Amino acid sequence: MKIYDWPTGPYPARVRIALAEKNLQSQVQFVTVDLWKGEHKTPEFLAKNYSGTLPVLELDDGTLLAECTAITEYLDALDDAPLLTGRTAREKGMIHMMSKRAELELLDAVSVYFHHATPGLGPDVELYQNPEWGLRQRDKAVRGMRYFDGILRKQPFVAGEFFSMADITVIGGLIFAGLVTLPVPDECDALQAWYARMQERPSVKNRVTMSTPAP
Ligand SMILES: N[C@@H](CCC(=O)N[C@@H](CS(=O)(=O)O)C(=O)NCC(=O)O)C(=O)O
Repeated sequence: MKIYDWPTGPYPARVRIALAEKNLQSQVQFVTVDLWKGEHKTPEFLAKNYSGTLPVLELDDGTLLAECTAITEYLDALDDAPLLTGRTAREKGMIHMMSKRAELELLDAVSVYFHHATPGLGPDVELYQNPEWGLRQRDKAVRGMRYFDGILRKQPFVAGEFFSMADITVIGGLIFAGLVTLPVPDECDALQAWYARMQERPSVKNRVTMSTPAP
């Protein structure tokens, strides 16, 4: 398998964490696509992913899977021992809901802030920016942090009693927040404690780099 990737990207981090949790890293060849040069918006890459985003998983038969959630669900299903996306119908539904909520209320909101209310990937890539919209999304992301803090006051993991894809998505959101210097509010001590605990996982350790410039 190949993964078209940006090594320090928050969304690619989601798939890298999933690969490590499933112990599949050795089966993947990473192909770097340079976001800063706009390589993800070239016709060649758009032919791989209409949305022009990373990561994209390319199977040995040429099948192309984009979208972190889809890629994670595929990887988790490879060995019929789901670890990240749920074993029962209820677990699957809950994990997918909380992962999607983490995208909508946190990760994607931080991404929009980065692309619209900061220089983002630079003027050659950010062809349209709406700073007001970006700032609104920044505020939405902070509300999302407070929401997940409330969830993690009541349960050890984002979707319940065990680690899942939903935790990985929140981790992605906090990685992106760190890269754009959007701090977790001090009063969100449950979210901060959970994040510290997540960073002890071998799959997450060393991924949370505060110094790396935004993707
Ligand atoms: N919904 C997509 C979003 C992926 C995404 O936005 N990826 C970023 C990569 S990174 O910023 O996390 O490194 C990207 O391609 N950004 C480039 C762009 O939006 O122009 C997914 O879940 O895979």
